[in-house]
Amino acid sequence: MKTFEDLFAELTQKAQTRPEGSGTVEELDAGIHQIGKKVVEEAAEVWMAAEYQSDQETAEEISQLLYHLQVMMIAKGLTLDDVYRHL
Ligand SMILES: N=c1c2ncn([C@@H]3O[C@H](COP(=O)(O)OP(=O)(O)OP(=O)(O)O)[C@@H](O)[C@H]3O)c2ncn1[C@@H]1O[C@H](COP(=O)(O)O)[C@@H](O)[C@H]1O
Repeated sequence: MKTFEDLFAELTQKAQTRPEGSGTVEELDAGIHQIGKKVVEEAAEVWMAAEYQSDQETAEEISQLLYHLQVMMIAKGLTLDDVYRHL
């Protein structure tokens, strides 16, 4: 099973190698403003799923929010340690 750290390593590599068809590369190219909109959209979907949908659907929305947060971290050049030191 993929962990938060595994995904971050995978996305970091995608950003460096820029493979064809990568949604991550596309989202990074769209810029901070568009990534921010995805973060907010997914956060709202987490909230709605938690109130009105199943635990499984909520978990899926949370995974998507974590993905978009990682894309934002990479777009800003932030590392896992930059975030972890605030936990
Ligand atoms: N974990 C994710 C992941 N979670 C969410 N998403 C993206 O976030 C979107 C959220 O899905 P929704 O159904 O909420 O969105 P939607 O509104 O229907 O989608 P859009 O029309 O906004 O694209 C999806 O369309 C994906 O583009 C993800 N995209 C990629 N990954 C993983 O990231 C890695 C790299 O992916 P690529 O860069 O695409 O190779 C792979 O391991 C993927 O599994």
